[in-house]
Amino acid sequence: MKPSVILYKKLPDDLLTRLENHFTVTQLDDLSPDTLKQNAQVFANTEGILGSSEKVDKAFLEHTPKLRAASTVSVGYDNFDVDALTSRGIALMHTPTVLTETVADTMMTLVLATARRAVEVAERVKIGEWQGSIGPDWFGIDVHHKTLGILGMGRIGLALAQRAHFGFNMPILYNARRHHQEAEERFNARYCDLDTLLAESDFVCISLPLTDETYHLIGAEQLAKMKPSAILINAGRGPVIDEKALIQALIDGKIHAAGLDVFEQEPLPIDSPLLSLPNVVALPHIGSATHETRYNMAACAVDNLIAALSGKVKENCVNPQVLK
Ligand SMILES: NC(=O)C1=CN([C@@H]2O[C@H](COP(=O)(O)OP(=O)(O)OC[C@H]3O[C@@H](n4cnc5c(N)ncnc54)[C@H](OP(=O)(O)O)[C@@H]3O)[C@@H](O)[C@H]2O)C=CC1
Ligand SMILES: O=CC(=O)O
Repeated sequence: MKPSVILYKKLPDDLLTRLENHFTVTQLDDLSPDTLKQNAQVFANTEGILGSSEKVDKAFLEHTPKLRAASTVSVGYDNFDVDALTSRGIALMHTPTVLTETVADTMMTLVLATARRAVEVAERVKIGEWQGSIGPDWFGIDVHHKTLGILGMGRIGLALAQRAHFGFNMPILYNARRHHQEAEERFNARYCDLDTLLAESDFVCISLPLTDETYHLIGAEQLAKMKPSAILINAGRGPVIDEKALIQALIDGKIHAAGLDVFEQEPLPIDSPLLSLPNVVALPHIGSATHETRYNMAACAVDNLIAALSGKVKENCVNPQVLK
């Protein structure tokens, strides 16, 4: 008999077929308490789950006594209680690498859009304000040759450094838990502590995961250390920044602008003060959202679940200790 798995994300037809070749698949909308209640027997029998964004914690795991693998269609896994999964021997699979270049493109989009005010001035054109030669009130600031600080020199940080170094001649500063020789050798990146990075960067770009250590890493104190002309970019996770402090810093002119793909609450509430600030570019968490990359992520997640449930994992396991 094929193992039972729960799918809580829509998949392209060919990938659904691939999954169904290996498993008995139940498609559900989400992992909410209501869904759990209405499908108690399905959760009780499931050996695998595949989807994204939903919270998987101890309370959830109580409903899934046979669960052996969870496969998320994302690289970030802050919505999973990894310790709880590990103590139950459940493998957590994720999709690094396939999305790296696309997310770095998104970060560079935010750098350019905020510096050149692309969204703001395009809106002005649309409402008919372009009536003659433009003056300084339409101008932006240069990106090329400015200093780019990267918080989190992992896969995405490295891909961003490559773009900034080769494409825009930008000196690179970075902070991570350890030194990254590849970044230093290929992109001449300089390791520095957080305070130095904040003080010296023209663009502070966050590609950090959300963890206990990175929660509100950037608050009022850190924003005050940035140059008033500096721009803050976040494509890691919203709660890495204290959003209230960021809003205040933008209102007070403590920093110049912000380009944000992630927020403390998603979707961003329509009454968020961020939406009325002209110096904010707010994207709806589109870091990896291209047709090609989202397909590749879904394919990777399907292959990850097949590998995990057949005992053939080679890569992409967050807690490989459960495989031994
Ligand atoms: N906006 C979007 O759509 C997307 C957002 N993301 C987010 O980007 C994150 C990064 O992805 P990826 O680059 O693949 O991950 P990696 O694991 O490759 O890189 C993470 C980096 O963060 C650093 N880091 C972790 N904790 C700390 C800390 N406490 N202090 C300083 N540095 C720290 C790591 O340091 P070290 O190298 O020293 O270990 C590493 O350099 C994801 O976890 C996810 O949250 C990812 C994809 C899409
Ligand atoms: O935010 C997206 C991810 O893949 O992580």
